[in-house]
Amino acid sequence: MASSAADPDRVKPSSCSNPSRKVRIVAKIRGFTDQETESLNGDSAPWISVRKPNEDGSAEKTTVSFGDQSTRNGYEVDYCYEQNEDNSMIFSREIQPLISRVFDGQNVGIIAFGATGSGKTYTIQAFVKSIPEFHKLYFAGCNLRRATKQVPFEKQRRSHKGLIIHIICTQGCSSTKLLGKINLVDLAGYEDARRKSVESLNLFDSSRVNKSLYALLNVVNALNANENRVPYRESRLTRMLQDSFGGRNRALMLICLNPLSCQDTIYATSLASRSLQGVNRIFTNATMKAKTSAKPMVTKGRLEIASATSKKPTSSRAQFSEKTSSCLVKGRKLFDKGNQFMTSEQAKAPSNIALAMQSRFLPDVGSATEPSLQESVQEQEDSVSDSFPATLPTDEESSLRNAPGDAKPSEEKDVHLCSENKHSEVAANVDRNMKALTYLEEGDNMEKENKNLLINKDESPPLSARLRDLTNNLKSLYAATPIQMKIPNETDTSSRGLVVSTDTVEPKTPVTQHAITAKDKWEVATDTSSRDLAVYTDIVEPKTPVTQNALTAKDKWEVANCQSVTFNARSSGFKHSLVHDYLRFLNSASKEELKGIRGIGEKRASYILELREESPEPFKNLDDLKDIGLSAKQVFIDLIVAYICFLVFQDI
Ligand SMILES: Nc1ncnc2c1ncn2[C@@H]1O[C@H](COP(=O)(O)OP(=O)(O)OP(=O)(O)O)[C@@H](O)[C@H]1O
Repeated sequence: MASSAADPDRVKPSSCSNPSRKVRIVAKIRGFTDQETESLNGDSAPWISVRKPNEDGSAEKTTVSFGDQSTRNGYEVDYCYEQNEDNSMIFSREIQPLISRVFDGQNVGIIAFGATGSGKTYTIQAFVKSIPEFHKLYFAGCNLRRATKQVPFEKQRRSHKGLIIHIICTQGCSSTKLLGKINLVDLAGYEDARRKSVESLNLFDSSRVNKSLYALLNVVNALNANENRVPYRESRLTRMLQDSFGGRNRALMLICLNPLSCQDTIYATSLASRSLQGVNRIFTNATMKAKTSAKPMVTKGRLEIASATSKKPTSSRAQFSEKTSSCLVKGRKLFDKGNQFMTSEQAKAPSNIALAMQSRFLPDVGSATEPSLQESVQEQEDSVSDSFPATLPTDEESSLRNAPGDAKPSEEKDVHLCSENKHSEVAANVDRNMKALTYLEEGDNMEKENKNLLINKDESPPLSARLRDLTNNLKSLYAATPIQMKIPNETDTSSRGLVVSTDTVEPKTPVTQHAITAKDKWEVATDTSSRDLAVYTDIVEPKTPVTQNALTAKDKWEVANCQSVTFNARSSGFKHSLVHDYLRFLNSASKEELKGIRGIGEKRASYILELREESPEPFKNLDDLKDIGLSAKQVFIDLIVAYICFLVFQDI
């Protein structure tokens, strides 16, 4: 059913494609099955037309077109193997050169992509010499796949299958070993989600699979376009295949074509062909958020499906919330045991993101102790920071994780975690943090990280200095933490003086006290005018818990002010609100206010104002922060820390 415009043997694949291309895209038209041959009964009007470069120069590229499209330009591919070109030809031309790379210590990926029933499995299996061994591995893998719970009928769940072969190669007599890897991937069949949703009511399955396929095609697209940023993080599939792409590694994408009329084959070829040209990205919800300038590759309908599936509570949010909550819990643990007066209402008190941000971003934030706490939480946060994307987490991941039994809706989980873990493991946790930080302080990579941080010359001190401060502050904090203090009885007459101190001390008592004791006592000794201070110091020192009273007025105001804001912010995606507020702040704050943000000094603040003169809203997403030399990841962490600090202070 396929016709060719040129003799395939006359065209070598390498001569008609860019050899430096990281991912080669080759089409393969499947042979007819016995059943198909029977039903065709000699009627072999070609549905697929292939045009290949030829000597007379009438065609420069290999293109594939379908049915009536044969008059149009068709879809460009690196090469197209037709029905008369069997798998052994593909093996010798495409696979063997890749295998020799593996023996040089490179990784390669061989990926079969195409519509359902287009011969992907058949083709991939042909590349494994020992079929019994392949079958053993392959079917063992198939059995491991989780049974579908969500699909209401007995249709087998579509999923990707892969075989990873590690090859260790010793070079001659030397002890050097080269480690290479072959990733053989049989992708789930591409199905147009709109059509299948009507036919099989399996929308969830379709969109889940398609999103990961789009993510893969976006990666191929970025690699072939030599883009600086390759969006590997958009799906679990691309993260797994990451080491087969980029650098010296090469991959082959085999587009399997159904020889009989098949709409999905046309879609699949169209998508793959665009990845070859490295021009247009497929836009899932997540990529749309990250970049707004490029043209979408998918139709409106498909985008709608993607957004429809992402409207339910996603588990990337759940994952995010879980992490945030655990950080939050860690942050709270620093104070929790001293939190004896905290009522259950306070424990459940909603938090105000905007206020948290203000307290973080505006210059007049509080005492010198606050940064130490923020830093401490931030450093704890670093342990999970790798999982926080510079751009926001994706929907594909969400839908994968949202598989039945995988995750609870995020809000539920968030609140649950926060409240459940409030009062546990304080001392052990602080101790662990101190050890971890001390270890970090002595770490080998410190110099390298210092260099990186020194790029941000405006404000940030070297990491080692920050960690040293942090360790010291944590030690102070640990020493001064209310766990070790005697908590006075509220009716105790000795606490009368506390009434005086409550107005001044506010939430940052634990560390401040310690600092005051050391420094201010000296001042008391040397300065005759500081009699009041002496009284103040004596009164405040042992009576930390009264800060709870001191906070009451402030907290009441905050809680009253933020009930609705917080609820909305949380329910509509807490991270989006944080980021949005932060960017709005950058777009509108005065120079002095900007200078209050960590990482922004005089120069950077002036530069931001210049950018604002050129465009009223220069910061639309976190990626735009690169323009002013700020790391999106760092800012994202800062936002979370600000939020945590707000909660911590609120709970004291
Ligand atoms: N070159 C070929 N010649 C003859 N029959 C073929 C050829 N390639 C595939 N087939 C047959 O076509 C059918 C579908 O092939 P296969 O299962 O490999 O498709 P698939 O794309 O992997 O499908 P799915 O997406 O459902 O996994 C099988 O019956 C297979 O035997």
